[in-house]
Amino acid sequence: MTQLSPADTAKNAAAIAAVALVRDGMRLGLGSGSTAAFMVRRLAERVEAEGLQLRCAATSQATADLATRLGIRIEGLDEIGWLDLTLDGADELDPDLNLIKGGGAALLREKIVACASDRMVVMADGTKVVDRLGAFHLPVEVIAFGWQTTRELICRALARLDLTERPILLRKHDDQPLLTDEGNYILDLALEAIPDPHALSQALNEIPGVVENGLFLNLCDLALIGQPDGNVTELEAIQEGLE
Ligand SMILES: O=C[C@H](O)[C@H](O)[C@H](O)COP(=O)(O)O
Repeated sequence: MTQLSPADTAKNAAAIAAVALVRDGMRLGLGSGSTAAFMVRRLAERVEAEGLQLRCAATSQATADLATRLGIRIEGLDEIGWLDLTLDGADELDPDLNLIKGGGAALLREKIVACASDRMVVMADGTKVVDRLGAFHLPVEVIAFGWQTTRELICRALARLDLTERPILLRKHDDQPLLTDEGNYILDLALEAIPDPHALSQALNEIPGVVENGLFLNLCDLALIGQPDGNVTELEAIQEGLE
C-alpha cells in the first residue's frame, strides 16, 4: 500500500478495527464516505483471503459501486431483511455517541440501514469527537418540490427552539442543487451548537417536506476512533436504564 497521510492512517486504523468485528455468515450494512471506503477495501481483502460468506447492503450508490468493483456482492436491504452489523463513518460524534452524518449526502439510506441493524459501529478519526454536536453543518434531506417553503418552515422551527438567524444553505454541485441518491435536495443548517438534539430532530422531521435529518441519536453502539499513529480508541455507548 502507498504511504498514507496521518489523517488517512487514522481512518484506515479505525476501518481495520471495524472489519475485525466481521464474522463469517454476517449480514452487513456498509456505510458511506472516505472512512467507510477504507472499511470496504479492508473488508474486500478479508473476503478474498478468508473466503468469508457475507450478505451486504450498501448505504449509497458510491459504496455499492466500490464494493462491487472489489468483489463484494451487494444486495438490496429488503432482500436481506435485517442486518447483524453496520459499519459507517460520521461527521461528528459526542460522548453519548450521538452523531451528525450526511456530509456526503448519504444520510437517508444510512439511517434506514442503521435502524435495520442489531449493532451500529462508527469509524472516525479523533477530529470528529466533540463535546457538543453542531459545529458541523447539520444536513437535512428535503423534497425538491417547494424546498424554499420547507426552508422557511425549518427556519420557523429553529426559532421556536431559540436557534434564530442560523443560515440554511442549499447544497450545490457544479452550481446546481446537489441531488441525493433518492433525487432529493440537501439543506445544510449552520447551527454552531445544538443544545437539544432530540428536540431538534423531532421538530425537523415533523415538517412535511423534510425527508430525514442527519442527527443519528441513540443508534451508535460503539465508536472506533483512529489516531494518526495507527492506534485505535474504543468509545462505547452508555446503556440508559442500567444501574
Ligand atoms: O453522507 C455521508 C456520510 O454520513 C459519511 O459517513 C460522513 O460524511 C463521514 O464521511 P468521511 O468518512 O468521509 O468523513
